Amino acid sequence: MKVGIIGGGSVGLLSGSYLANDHEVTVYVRRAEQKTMINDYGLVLDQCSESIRVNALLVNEMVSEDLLIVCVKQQHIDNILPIIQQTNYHTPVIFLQNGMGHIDKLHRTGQPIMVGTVEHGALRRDNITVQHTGEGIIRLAALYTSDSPLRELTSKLNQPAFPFVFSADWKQMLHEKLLINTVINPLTALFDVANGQLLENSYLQQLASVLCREAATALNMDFNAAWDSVQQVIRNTKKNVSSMLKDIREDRGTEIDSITGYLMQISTNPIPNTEFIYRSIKAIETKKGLYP
Ligand SMILES: NC(=O)C1=CN([C@@H]2O[C@H](COP(=O)(O)OP(=O)(O)OC[C@H]3O[C@@H](n4cnc5c(N)ncnc54)[C@H](OP(=O)(O)O)[C@@H]3O)[C@@H](O)[C@H]2O)C=CC1
Ligand SMILES: CC(C)(CO)C(=O)C(=O)O
Repeated sequence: MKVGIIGGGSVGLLSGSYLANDHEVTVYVRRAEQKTMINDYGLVLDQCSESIRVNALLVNEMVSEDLLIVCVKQQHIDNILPIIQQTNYHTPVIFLQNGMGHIDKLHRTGQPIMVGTVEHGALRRDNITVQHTGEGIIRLAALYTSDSPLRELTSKLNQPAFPFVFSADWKQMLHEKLLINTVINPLTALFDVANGQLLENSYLQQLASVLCREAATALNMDFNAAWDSVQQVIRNTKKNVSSMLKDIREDRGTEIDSITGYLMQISTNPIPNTEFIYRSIKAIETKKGLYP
């Protein structure tokens, strides 16, 4: 398949590196410098000695693709949607963002849409190099559309070294990931720690457990099962710098509104610790001058 990946960041470069094994990959970027480097040198996946040949184009140079995979952050989705709307009406589009902020916007696109959750850890080192910091899977589910062609698409993407799995229920899939992100992302960002510290430091573990309980209540999930899965992800990604901590370290806005903010919107019970954490991240963003 001709696969277009929009966004040459951590998840975009990681996905491009693996999908290039079986598909003709083009990475759509917004900086001419990154386009030139990818076309000249290919992608470098930390554990491989040879570079991986893929094409790169600027996002406004989009050509016809069999599939588009959107790997920008929540805060950049609004810039990408008009570009997608101009592409072939039949081209399926996969959105891989954490959080739920994008969901209500996606009905505006006419194409068949899938949403996905990334359970890998990925860290872009430079314009062409990405480190696979935690091995996981990508789950995909169809949104507002019939399942079967997209189920087949998922199996075309699947490969042993980089698995894709189809989920029947997009909301449950996103909510399960949301719960994990409401616990891990803001705490690691506030305390400037790698994911593993949330179990190694007993005070952080208590905070994580309290946030997990509030999120499980808000999302109608069983606390024990939720806490087990949060701990499992922390162990699997213990050396990972969460995407929210990366944003804070690099003085960029975070995805807090689409993650914790969304949970506060839908919760019918008070979730005071979650609200405290939300305001704490907003306070850091404000201190850094990220709002006008
Ligand atoms: N990294 C991880 O381990 C994980 C990430 N995720 C989720 O995946 C999503 C992507 O995260 P991640 O890859 O880490 O983010 P990054 O910040 O590493 O990458 C985002 C990329 O989007 C590019 N971009 C932004 N706007 C545009 C635009 N208009 N046109 C083209 N490209 C654009 C940025 O370009 P530029 O380089 O020029 O800034 C950047 O390369 C997020 O929702 C995140 O929460 C989920 C699980 C794990
Ligand atoms: C699973 C986790 C927490 C891995 O770091 C993630 O999704 C992120 O960093 O955004």
